[in-house]
This record gives sequence, structure tokens and C-alpha cells, in this order.
Amino acid sequence: MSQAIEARGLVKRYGPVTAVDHVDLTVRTGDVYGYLGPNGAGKTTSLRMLLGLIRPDEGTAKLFGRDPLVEGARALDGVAGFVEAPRFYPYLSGRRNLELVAALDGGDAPERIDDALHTVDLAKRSHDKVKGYSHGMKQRLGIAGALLRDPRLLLLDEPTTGLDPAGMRDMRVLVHRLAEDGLTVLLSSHLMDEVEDLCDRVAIVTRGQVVYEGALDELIASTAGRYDLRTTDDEAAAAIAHRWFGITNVATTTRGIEFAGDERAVAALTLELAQKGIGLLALVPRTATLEELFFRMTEGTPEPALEAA
Ligand SMILES: Nc1ncnc2c1ncn2[C@@H]1O[C@H](COP(=O)(O)OP(=O)(O)OP(=O)(O)O)[C@@H](O)[C@H]1O
Repeated sequence: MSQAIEARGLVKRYGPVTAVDHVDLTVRTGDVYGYLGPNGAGKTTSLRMLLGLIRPDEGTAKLFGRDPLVEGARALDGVAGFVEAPRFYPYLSGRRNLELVAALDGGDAPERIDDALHTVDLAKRSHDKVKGYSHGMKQRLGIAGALLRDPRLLLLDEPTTGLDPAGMRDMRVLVHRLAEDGLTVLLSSHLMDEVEDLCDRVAIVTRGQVVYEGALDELIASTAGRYDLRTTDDEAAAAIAHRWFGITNVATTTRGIEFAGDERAVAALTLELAQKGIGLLALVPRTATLEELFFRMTEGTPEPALEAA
């Protein structure tokens, strides 16, 4: 069966800037897929190419096996989404705006308006003018507009950027709900915690290139094997750990010591510590957060701009 999205070797250049540099992406049906990268990494440009809004300089993108550049609008059957912010007529109500979108989409889109408003939790405010909506409500109305197409695949470009914490929470709840309803979702984000919360698979992009693509839990599990240890005598414990077979990267921290090792080596080390009269206060396996992994893969050190919400 075709993948929901299959992009191969996508390249987009703007003068001297290579915004997207040989990007391969595979989004499987049912994935909630995070396209994660800092500002300027090429996320919006990639989504534009996937939606057939701009032409790649190289490479191909297929949605459910169909290339929008070859097959035109037909390739976008079952696909919806928006890049950057959705646009609406501010002096019309949310419902009236959706009616206009539905008229453009044709088919039975008008019949889906009530359901879409309900799904995005705007049914009660649907007769209010959009100019009175909060940013979060406008974003949710954008998703309602996308849902009128009865999509199987939804592409969302930084859907929570600029939202306040409550707006972010509502949007995340909505994405969870859509995923539970069986929609395949690709969302771009520069927020690690968001991707960790919502997505099961991820592509990490930096400077137009994918530096990791795969399952999020596998990525996080790949960092397993590190431990924090606190004992009744950390100095002596560190000295033993340093020369213990199978234990590596021993470092002293403010909380005690940390090291890497497989489970057998760690078990043997704890027995040795006990024999030497050193008591264990805590032995905690550490997994890296996505944020730590992201910086390790891209820069090595955190960039303040990336940490801002
Ligand atoms: N139409 C354009 N003309 C010239 N340069 C562009 C154009 N669109 C994007 N770029 C450049 O391409 C690079 C990638 O931009 P893009 O908007 O795709 O990144 P992004 O990951 O979506 O970032 P952001 O989170 O800031 O939206 C940037 O250096 C940007 O300045």
C-alpha cells in the first residue's frame, strides 16, 4: 500500500539559500508525524512542496502514491492543511467563512460544517465574527476548514506558534482527538515538548537537512544505558566505577555520579560497592529528552532561540 507521504530528494533553493536540501520523508498511514526543526530549517518550504504549492528544484513528493505536480488537484484528494496562518474574512462569522470554503471545495463539504465546528469546539461561537476570535480560535477554525474536505491526511504548519498556554493546550487536545479518529497528521514544529507529546514518528531537520527520521520512542530508547548514582560515599564509588569493566563515561555531578553501562555491568558494580561498604541511596536510569537529543544531533549545545516557545 502507498505511504501517506513519500518525499524523495526534495530540494528547494532561493538564490544562494538551499531552504530544503535533499529531504526524504516517509509518513505512514496512521502516523502522527512531527517535522521538527528550528526557525529557518525549511519546514514551511517543505510543506509547501508537499501540498503542491511550490515546485521543488529536485526530487518528488507523493501523497498516497500521487504526485501533485504530475496529477494536479486530484493528488490532493483526501489531503488538507494550511501553511503559516489560515486566512478568513474578519467581518464574517466563523460559520459563514466555512460556508465559503465549503462552496469552493464543492461536493458534500457544506454538510460537514456542523461536525467540523463541533470537532474544533467552536460550535457555540460559530455565529460570532472572526475578528473577535482569539488567535487560537482562528487556528482551530483553520482546522475546521481543512476538515470540510474530509481528509485522511492533515498537514499543519506550526499549529501552536503564537498561542498562549491555554490555546496551545486546546490545539494539542484537538490534534490528539483527530489522530484518535484515525487521521494521519504531519505537523511541523520548533517545540520539542509538543512533538514529544503529540507525535509517534519524527523527522529532525536543521539547515534544510533531515538529521534523524524514525520512531520517537526508538530515538529516546537509543540513549538508554546511562545512570545517575548516589551513594554514601560518591568519591569512593566513582573511583571503583572508573576501573569497573563495562562501565564508561563516569562523571561526577552535583547530584552524585553518572556513568554508562549495560545492565549486567551495572548489577556487578552495585554488588562491588556493597561489598566495599558503600551504600546505594539512588540508582536511576536516565533517558534523554527529545530536546537534549535534538541539540546533540544538530548543534552540540543549546541555542537560546530554539528554547523560546
Ligand atoms: N520565498 C522565499 N524567498 C526567499 N527565501 C526564502 C523563501 N521562503 C523561504 N526562504 C528561506 O528559506 C529558508 C527556510 O525557510 P522556511 O520558512 O521554510 O523555514 P521554517 O523552518 O519554516 O522556519 P520558520 O519556523 O521560521 O517558519 C529560510 O532561510 C528562509 O529565509
